[in-house]
Amino acid sequence: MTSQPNPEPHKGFGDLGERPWKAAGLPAHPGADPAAYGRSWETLANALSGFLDALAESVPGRETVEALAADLTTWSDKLKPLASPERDRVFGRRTDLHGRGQSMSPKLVVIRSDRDSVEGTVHFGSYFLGGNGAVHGGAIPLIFDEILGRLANSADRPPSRTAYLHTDFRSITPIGPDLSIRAWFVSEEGRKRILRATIHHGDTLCAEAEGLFVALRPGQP
Ligand SMILES: CCCCCCCCCCCC(=O)SCCNC(=O)CCNC(=O)[C@H](O)C(C)(C)COP(=O)(O)OP(=O)(O)OC[C@H]1O[C@@H](n2cnc3c(N)ncnc32)[C@H](O)[C@@H]1OP(=O)(O)O
Repeated sequence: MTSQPNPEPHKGFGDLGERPWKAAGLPAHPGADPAAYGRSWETLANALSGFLDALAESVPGRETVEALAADLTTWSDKLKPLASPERDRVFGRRTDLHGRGQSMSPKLVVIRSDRDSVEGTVHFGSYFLGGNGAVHGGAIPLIFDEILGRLANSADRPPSRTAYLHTDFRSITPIGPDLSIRAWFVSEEGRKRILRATIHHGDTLCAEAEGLFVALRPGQP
């Protein structure tokens, strides 16, 4: 590490969600307030992920496929009139929940975190299957970007974006079991933050990554 230790207490790996808005002087979006939804958004996100896994695993008959498509269309039609600006949305913004209340990337459960590192578990369901029991090679950088990006922007650091994300696939990453995931800062110099991460299945290294995150200038999207 080349950065100086931060004398402020760590505010938690999940504190990223509100800070960009607060820094811009904007009110926190109401959907990110856990009190607004209680556990109902978590239940919805789990149901959505479970649905995608069940769909990926199943071989339904034609009638079931048609009924499912009709049900999904009904729900899309109900939700479309409720569309809101990005900063008011809830999906992926509940940083108090494992998986941020979204279904795009696999659920990350944080077990321990501090200013410069985070450890947890990740579970890839059948939705993330590439083939022959192995996770899709695009889903692995997805979870690396998630954990590295959140760590890169944690603990009162100004927001940054991924400039590069290099992933090495060391052995297959299995669908199904809970896997260990770890991320840590390598260096922090000026606007440039270099971080690394690993995914292990037991003692087996499945994949590792290095990312460069560049702090955004004021007004940079
Ligand atoms: C809300 C709920 C929670 C949400 C929680 C979500 C968690 C996930 C977060 C994921 C974050 C993302 O995926 S973000 C989405 C994916 N990323 C992007 O879309 C970024 C697109 N690229 C850009 O916007 C830009 O290229 C930037 C911001 C990365 C950099 O542009 P810039 O600001 O003009 O800076 P620039 O001068 O080019 O570079 C600054 C320094 O970095 C170096 N540098 C820049 N790019 C590279 C590179 N690829 N490889 C090597 N070095 C590089 C330069 O040489 C320079 O070094 P020196 O000369 O100073 O030494």
